[in-house]
Amino acid sequence: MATILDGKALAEQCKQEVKKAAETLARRPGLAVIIVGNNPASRVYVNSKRKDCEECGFFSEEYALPEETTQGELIALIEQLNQRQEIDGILCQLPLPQGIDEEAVLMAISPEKDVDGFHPMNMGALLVGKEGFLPCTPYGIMEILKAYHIDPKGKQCVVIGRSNIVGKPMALLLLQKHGTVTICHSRTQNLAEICRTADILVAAVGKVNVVTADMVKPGAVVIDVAMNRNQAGKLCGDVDYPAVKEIVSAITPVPGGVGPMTRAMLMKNTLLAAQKHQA
Ligand SMILES: Nc1nc2c(c(=O)[nH]1)N[C@@H](CN(C=O)c1ccc(C(=O)N[C@@H](CCC(=O)O)C(=O)O)cc1)CN2
Repeated sequence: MATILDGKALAEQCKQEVKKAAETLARRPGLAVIIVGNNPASRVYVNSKRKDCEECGFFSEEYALPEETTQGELIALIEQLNQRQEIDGILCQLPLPQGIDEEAVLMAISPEKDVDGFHPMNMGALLVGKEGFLPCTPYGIMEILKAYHIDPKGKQCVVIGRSNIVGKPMALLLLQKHGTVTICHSRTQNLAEICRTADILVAAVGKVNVVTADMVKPGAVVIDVAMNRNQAGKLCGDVDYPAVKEIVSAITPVPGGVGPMTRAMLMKNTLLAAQKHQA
């Protein structure tokens, strides 16, 4: 029977550890969260970030900006937050409304406060194996693997998805742990065949049932990053979970797998930022 990789329980444990460490600091870690527009999912995620900050004993500030906010106004706010001593981390909830250049906005966040790990400085640090903030989703996945003693070393790892915030950093982190990594994407021609080679398969596409049981090697570890709604409106990932869980050794559920760990790693990164700023 497959082990269900319980990201929810692990996230609670991580947050408790973060809270304890935060209590030893002279000043509470501070996180500023910016949301632009009216995306309902983003609103839910931002609310949950505020709750996580409360749980961890952090100070948090929320900036809810209207849909019409210009890129200049948003960057001006970030520049102010970059200067503030009591703000250790700055996060701009994605996606941003059309017309705002996401890259320019992420570049405006000081790399020392980039607790999302999306700034090119932090991405570059990951590429060359230097210290920096890791993007929260791939970071959370690596923590899940570690907690369940799943070692990527020497394993065939397949990542489906090549986004800057999940697929690419995920591949680099698995490589750092000595996995043999293949990245697949929308133009990959023999996806099923490549997936079947995977000892560790990470699906980060954003499409229901992209990974079916015939694409998975028996005994593989399957990590489902996506958050989709099926036809019945139920939250689900990329993986045909009921069928796939019957043949794998371990699998993350959706909900309750990678999502909660993404949140917990944001708290961990904010703690890390505060520790550095107060050193
Ligand atoms: N600036 C950022 N924007 C976005 C990120 C990010 O890491 N930084 N990631 C996603 C959204 N996201 C965090 O922001 C996020 C999404 C979902 C979850 C989560 O815990 N999901 C639950 C289910 C929630 C539900 O019921 O709707 C789960 O999987 O159990 C956490 C974080 C895009 N934007």
